[in-house]
Amino acid sequence: MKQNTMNNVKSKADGKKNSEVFASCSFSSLGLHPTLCDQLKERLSFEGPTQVQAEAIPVVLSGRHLLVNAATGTGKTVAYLAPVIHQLQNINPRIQRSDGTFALVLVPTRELCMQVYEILVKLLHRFHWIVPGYIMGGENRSKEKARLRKGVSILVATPGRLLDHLKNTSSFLHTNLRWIIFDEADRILELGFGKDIEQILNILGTKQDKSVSKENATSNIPEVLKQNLLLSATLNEKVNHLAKISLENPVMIGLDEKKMQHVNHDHSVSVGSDVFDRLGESAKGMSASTEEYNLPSQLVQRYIKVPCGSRLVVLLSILKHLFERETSQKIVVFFSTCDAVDFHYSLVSKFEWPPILQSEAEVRKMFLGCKTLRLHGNMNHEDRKTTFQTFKTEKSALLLSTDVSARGLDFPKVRCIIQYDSPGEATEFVHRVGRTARLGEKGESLIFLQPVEIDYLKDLEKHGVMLTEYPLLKLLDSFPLHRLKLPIKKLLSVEMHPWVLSLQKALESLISTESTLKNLAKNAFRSWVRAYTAHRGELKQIFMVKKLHLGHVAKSFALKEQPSVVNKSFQKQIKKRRRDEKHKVHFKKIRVAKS
Ligand SMILES: Nc1ncnc2c1ncn2[C@@H]1O[C@H](COP(=O)(O)OP(=O)(O)OP(=O)(O)O)[C@@H](O)[C@H]1O
Repeated sequence: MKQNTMNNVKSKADGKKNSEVFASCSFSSLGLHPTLCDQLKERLSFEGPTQVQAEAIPVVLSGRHLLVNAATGTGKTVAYLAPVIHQLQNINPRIQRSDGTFALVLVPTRELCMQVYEILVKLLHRFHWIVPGYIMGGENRSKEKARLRKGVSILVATPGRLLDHLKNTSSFLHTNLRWIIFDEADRILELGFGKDIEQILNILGTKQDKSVSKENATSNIPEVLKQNLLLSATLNEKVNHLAKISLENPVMIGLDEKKMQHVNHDHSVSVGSDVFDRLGESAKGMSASTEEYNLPSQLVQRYIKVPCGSRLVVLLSILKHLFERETSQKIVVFFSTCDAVDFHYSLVSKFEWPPILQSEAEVRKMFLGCKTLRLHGNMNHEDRKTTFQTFKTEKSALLLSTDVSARGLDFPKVRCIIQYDSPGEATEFVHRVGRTARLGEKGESLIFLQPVEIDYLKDLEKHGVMLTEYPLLKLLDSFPLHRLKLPIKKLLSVEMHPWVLSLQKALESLISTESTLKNLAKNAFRSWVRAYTAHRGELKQIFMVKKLHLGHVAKSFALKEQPSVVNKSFQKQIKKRRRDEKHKVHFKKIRVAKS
């Protein structure tokens, strides 16, 4: 019957968006309880399942371990929450708080933890005996302990805090645990939680650990084998390792023919025990920087070639243009460091236009008349929470963020993603742009590249990501130049464009008069340079520190001069590197001469 349901999962013919994202079946045809189907509709406004949900739900209901590799924004959260809730509400007599935790959802970040918890609360509205809960870094430990003592049926957790409670909270009952779900598994591992996860699995018992549940299960709970689920938008060797240690003969979903070229099975069909070896081979090939990513086809992807010194002016101009074109919209701009987020946030919140009033009729307004928010890992926990909630609910806002927002976060109706600082690894590029064009919605993405960084496009092409160029000069020409003296000659360069010149001048004059802003700019400059030097592997050949003109970098923080302290130490580093390189060549020559 379940196989039939899966076979019936066909694309809807009505429109590209629907046929690519949604399945043609209903939630109830997948075997979910009618009350749960009602909740999906009433609380979340989900009319029917997405493709991933239609494939995953029957598998989870069947009790099999599962590995899902699907594009960003395809509905993975409900794909695991709904069937787990279905199974829990089905236990007769009803489970109680005192039975402890049955399902554990592991997520990489606090924001994702809250996001999953919120969906959980909505879905459990009519199942009051199933208790949702979360534990995560930054929260009050004693309050968490108290909640765990009372009992949490489905617990969403970040790995570090979970491990802490597993070791130190003796009243945390997890002997009835059946499901361990790794959401955004790739990110959990990238953030360095690999060791924590291994310890967690050691404490909780991996795979089919019957003995633990038999011994300890409360009398009314029928014994069920453990079932683990792993969801990841990208695959690599680390994810494969986690799959190997946590999953037993899993069903795989979303591994297309290209990715599974060594695995000659149907994608949603279970595979044999050597699947990990084959997946491993496949993952190895992919991690050699050739994995092709699945990006939403409706996503408009462009790059903008900007000389370093004009970056800030161009960023502000684009934002102004976008918010004037469509007053109600949400945009996320990604930066490489927390300091850069702080600086740009303060700048945008202070910068007025026009900078000097020339007639009494003129009024000064904020340059960007939009609500602006910031999010990064150095902010305090409460502020992070508030930003996250606000950006979620606002109809129109600008979010300036580090990669803390790049993974898994579901901000509805984000129209545009701007990668002002390059993401480095192509995987990160995909996750950042994945915050828009979710579930068939419209979306555009724009990445800033300096002329010397343009080879990054080739790196993206290797992953099947093709970008077209943004018409920058056309945009600059569209700004009113009546207050500016136009050169008569045709405008050829971005740097010499009168709009760019006048905006740069206004920004520099603001920074030079506001000491707080100036300090923020200097800090941002320093950490930006440090982050630039941190590019790894092949990317070092593209993002070359040697090619940076520090005076132009300073200009991109509206600083008239490059901060001297940094310059000295940085120059020292460069000199040292050059010296080392010279020595290497010298010794090589000596060796060659000797041989
Ligand atoms: N069946 C559905 N019908 C309508 N909307 C849905 C459905 N399932 C999920 N959504 C919505 O789609 C968006 C993406 O869902 P979700 O965050 O679960 O995706 P994801 O695959 O986990 O994304 P990411 O990989 O970025 O974490 C959310 O706004 C969610 O509310």
